[in-house]
Amino acid sequence: MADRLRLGVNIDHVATVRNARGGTLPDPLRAARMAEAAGADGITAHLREDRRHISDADIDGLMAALTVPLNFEMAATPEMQAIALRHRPHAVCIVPERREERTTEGGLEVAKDENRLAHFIAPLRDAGCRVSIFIAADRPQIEAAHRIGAQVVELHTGAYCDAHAEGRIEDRDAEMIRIRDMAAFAAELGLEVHAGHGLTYDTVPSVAALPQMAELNIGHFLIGEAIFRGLEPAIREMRGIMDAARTA
Ligand SMILES: CC(=O)[C@@H](O)[C@H](O)COP(=O)(O)O
Ligand SMILES: NCC(=O)COP(=O)(O)O
Repeated sequence: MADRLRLGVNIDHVATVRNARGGTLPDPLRAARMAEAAGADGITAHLREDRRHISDADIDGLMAALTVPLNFEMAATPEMQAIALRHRPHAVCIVPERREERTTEGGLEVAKDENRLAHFIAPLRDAGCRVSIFIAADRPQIEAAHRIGAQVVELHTGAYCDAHAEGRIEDRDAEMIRIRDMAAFAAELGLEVHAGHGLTYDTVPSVAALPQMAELNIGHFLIGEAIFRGLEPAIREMRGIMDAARTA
């Protein structure tokens, strides 16, 4: 069993609301501080190439003000690599990106782009960033992530959460089995195992209960829930559900 299961709170969608009007409100940095106060172990922010939510200035502000580690999500582009090397965040998570997508629809195809990605992440590792690769729970992708020298894999939980939301119970359970088996396989290879995307109070227990899981990154649901009950209570409840799943 990994030590305490960490909760990374993704604040992207505070910036989505801000950007709907332009200006400075609501402030993602204020959300990050509240998340810290509510017990988040880290903050996750995805600087998309199209800057649809998080901005460069948000990353500057987070790096200057956070007391917990920043997990900087980015595409494998030279522009993003330069930004990461300038800031040297605690963690860099390499994610696939397509301009026309509404959200991160799949995992990175590491196996198809192994040589380029190995060279891409080497300077990030040398700069002291923990490099994580956001992938589907798929054996060839995990093997490729290991070969290129990533320290962490983050397993995409989107298909599992979508199946749950749509009542496709067999699909959901099949996805959960894939995540369970691939978390164990990744850990056997010596990779640290994280998971995220689309997690909610209902879907988090099965993922949190996996003994190899070291960190969950959760954003969209928490920011939505905060509209109704405030960010700190929403995060504290998630923390409580994760802890309960871990000890059950
Ligand atoms: C990589 C991932 O699953 C999330 O961080 C996600 O990218 C959040 O940003 P979007 O909602 O813009 O996809
Ligand atoms: N890497 C996943 C993440 O940071 C949060 O995803 P979501 O909860 O916003 O879908």
